[in-house]
Amino acid sequence: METADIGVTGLATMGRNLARNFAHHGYVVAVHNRSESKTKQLMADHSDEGAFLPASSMAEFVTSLRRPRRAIIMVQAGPATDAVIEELAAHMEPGDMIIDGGNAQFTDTRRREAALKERGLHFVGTGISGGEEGALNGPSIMPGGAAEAYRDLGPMLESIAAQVDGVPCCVHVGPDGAGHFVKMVHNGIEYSDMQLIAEAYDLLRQALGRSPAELAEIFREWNRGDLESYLIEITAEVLDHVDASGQPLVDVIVDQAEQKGTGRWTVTSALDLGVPVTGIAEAVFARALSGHPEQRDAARHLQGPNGTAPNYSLVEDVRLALYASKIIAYAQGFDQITAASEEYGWNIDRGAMATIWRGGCIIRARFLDRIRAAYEANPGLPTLLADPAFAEALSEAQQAWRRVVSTAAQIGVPTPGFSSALAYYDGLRRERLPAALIQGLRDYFGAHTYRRIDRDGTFHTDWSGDRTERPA
Ligand SMILES: NC(=O)C1=CN([C@@H]2O[C@H](COP(=O)(O)OP(=O)(O)OC[C@H]3O[C@@H](n4cnc5c(N)ncnc54)[C@H](OP(=O)(O)O)[C@@H]3O)[C@@H](O)[C@H]2O)C=CC1
Ligand SMILES: O=C(CO)[C@H](O)[C@H](O)COP(=O)(O)O
Repeated sequence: METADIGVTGLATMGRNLARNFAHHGYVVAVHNRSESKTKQLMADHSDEGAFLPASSMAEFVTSLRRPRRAIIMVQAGPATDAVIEELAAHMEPGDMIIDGGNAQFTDTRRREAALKERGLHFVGTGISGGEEGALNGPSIMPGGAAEAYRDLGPMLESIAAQVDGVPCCVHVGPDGAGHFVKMVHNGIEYSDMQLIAEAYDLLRQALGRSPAELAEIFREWNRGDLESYLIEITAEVLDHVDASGQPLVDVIVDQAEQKGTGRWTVTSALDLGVPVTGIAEAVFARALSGHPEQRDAARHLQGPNGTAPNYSLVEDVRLALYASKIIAYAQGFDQITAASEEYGWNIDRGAMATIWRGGCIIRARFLDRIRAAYEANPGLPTLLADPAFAEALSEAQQAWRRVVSTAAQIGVPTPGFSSALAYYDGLRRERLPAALIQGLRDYFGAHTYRRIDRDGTFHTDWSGDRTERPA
């Protein structure tokens, strides 16, 4: 019996809802999970929503797929994904396709695709974002893999993806690991976005003594302007929520941010590529700092201000600082995509990435339309900061941004996201950087050489001898 159009194995939060989404769009969907209880639960709760073919074993699952077979894996990244790929591949035939929709490391995806290609199987590493609600009603989908595989699979994915202005939030990102790479950077930006929001909340709460409910109203107001986005919208929801104890939920949640790894992977890859993703790095490290209660206990008594800053314009200043820092975070993320695209030969269309992030995903925002327009106007844009609209926005925000960073420092509220974004902005726009001195020091202690502004070539100064310069 080969009747299912597509199959989903791994029926936890994402897989279950993705399978339902396919079924809602008229596809016959084979469903399977390692522990059969999840398959049974899906059938008990949702079998009336469309055509599902439940399978109790991997062999039965694969057999129920029509050829060429298309099976989506939605399980934990790492060894779990390898185990499921191996089990699936054992039952598949040349020409069949395995789609990994989890948050895999792009290097794993490259390895897996190469290995499966040798067995005649297509492997499509696909980023999927949107959480539970997105998976069900329309996620943002970032498929990598061969263009040939996308020709077959693309129409199905595009039909279940979020749609913005009639355009599906799904496009072929590029070959091999490109899809998972872009999803990784998406998550890195997600970390950065959330860190900036958290800093805005923390600063306004400390400086102005506003309650979570009052701050929720501020975020709601911000969501009507340039900052309009899913994360700002849900920030208002979370801040407004009073739990059963009668306290704002945000006050009873343990203040230690956890992480599954995609933010860390983004930073590690950025280090390898030499791209300064300072906003994402600060966000990852801020989570790490929060997760060391023993150090925080030991440091709690250290001297420093814990003051307020009654200031009528601070709310607007923070809004502008948040927007400016957000531009920096996205600019850095897109720089990383550019660098990887060049390094791995992926030929990623950055405007298309901004387009598919406009809906369905966690970082969806009004702002992404501006990024799409920036790359449309200038496909070779060296940095988003150079786009005239963003340059103007940064210029308008910068005085407020500087006041926010200095106010935060004066009253003792950590704002690594705002501060590092401002430092990046100032670093890029600086006529001369002190990197010249660093080069001089490197040459002094290690004869590492330097280049000159007035002559071609590399040079070394004989620091321990007569201090003359010679070509290196
Ligand atoms: N949750 C989210 O918001 C998002 C998640 N993702 C990614 O999507 C994927 C699925 O996420 P989510 O739905 O949250 O589920 P989880 O990441 O919690 O994974 C649970 C699923 O993995 C299966 N599994 C774990 N180990 C194995 C194994 N060794 N062999 C077979 N199956 C195994 C489980 O099966 P069993 O029931 O038998 O234990 C279960 O179906 C992950 O890669 C995640 O990073 C992507 C976007 C958003
Ligand atoms: O992929 C996602 C959204 O796009 C997940 O929500 C993300 O993995 C959450 O990451 P973390 O647990 O590290 O905060």
